[in-house]
Amino acid sequence: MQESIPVIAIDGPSGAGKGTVARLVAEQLGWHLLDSGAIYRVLAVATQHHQVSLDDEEPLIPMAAHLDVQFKISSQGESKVILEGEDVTHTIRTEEIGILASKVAAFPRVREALLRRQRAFKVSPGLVADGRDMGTVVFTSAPVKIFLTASAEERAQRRFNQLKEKGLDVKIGRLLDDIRQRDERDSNRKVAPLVPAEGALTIDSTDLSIEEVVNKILSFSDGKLT
Ligand SMILES: Nc1ncnc2c1ncn2[C@@H]1O[C@H](COP(=O)(O)OP(=O)(O)O)[C@@H](O)[C@H]1O
Ligand SMILES: Nc1ccn([C@@H]2O[C@H](COP(=O)(O)OP(=O)(O)O)[C@@H](O)[C@H]2O)c(=O)n1
Repeated sequence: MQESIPVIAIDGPSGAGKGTVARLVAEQLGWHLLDSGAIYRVLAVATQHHQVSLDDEEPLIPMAAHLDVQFKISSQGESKVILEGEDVTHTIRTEEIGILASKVAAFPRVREALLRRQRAFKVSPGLVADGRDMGTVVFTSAPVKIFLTASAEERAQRRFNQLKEKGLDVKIGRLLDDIRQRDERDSNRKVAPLVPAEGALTIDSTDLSIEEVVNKILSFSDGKLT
């Protein structure tokens, strides 16, 4: 029966607005939400906690398979990310962890070890999943596939505003370099590269508001969800 549960897959590069619009679409539909990037980010933090080097895939596989991560909603309605009992909600959102995550994510057997955990998020009445390979690998039968992008400059500016709001000391030039570096690594890796899924609607949000992107996704989904 799990097969019939609908999925809206939203893939795209860093800072395109995936997490933001995925959350709003899930709220609008009353569906579950998967922020797959958060799983890779938590794994990156776990490698730091356990001083595991990223040079060798081998030790990362059991870490990925047995990652003790919980996604919770606090009593104030805030989403929390817990790694081995520790609240890492803010720790995982730095650009440094984003870069580490993209290094961890390049290992094929690490990705394999995280597949089952991601697919377990597909629960009735439906799932909105954001990441890099939601439509191409994890949920290939998703009836709705979106590829959300924006210019690198716009994405760096958005990430800059976002991190500044969190009180982090960031430089726009460094962020633009980091974003270009991650784009390169995510798009050119052998396994699950960041590419638009077949049949995906590509949305360039460079000059679109969050609301306009959400409305485009909902109207595109209307025609695809029986
Ligand atoms: N269309 C948009 N226009 C302006 N800002 C946006 C837009 N979409 C998202 N943002 C903002 O950009 C920042 C990055 O969005 P986020 O959802 O984290 O991107 P991603 O998940 O693709 O990395 C957030 O602060 C978000 O509010
Ligand atoms: N489904 C996914 C999600 C993230 N990732 C990796 O994890 C990193 C962080 O993902 P993220 O979605 O949190 O990053 P942002 O797009 O929010 O900057 C990405 O740069 C990818 O390298 C992946 O490989 N596959």
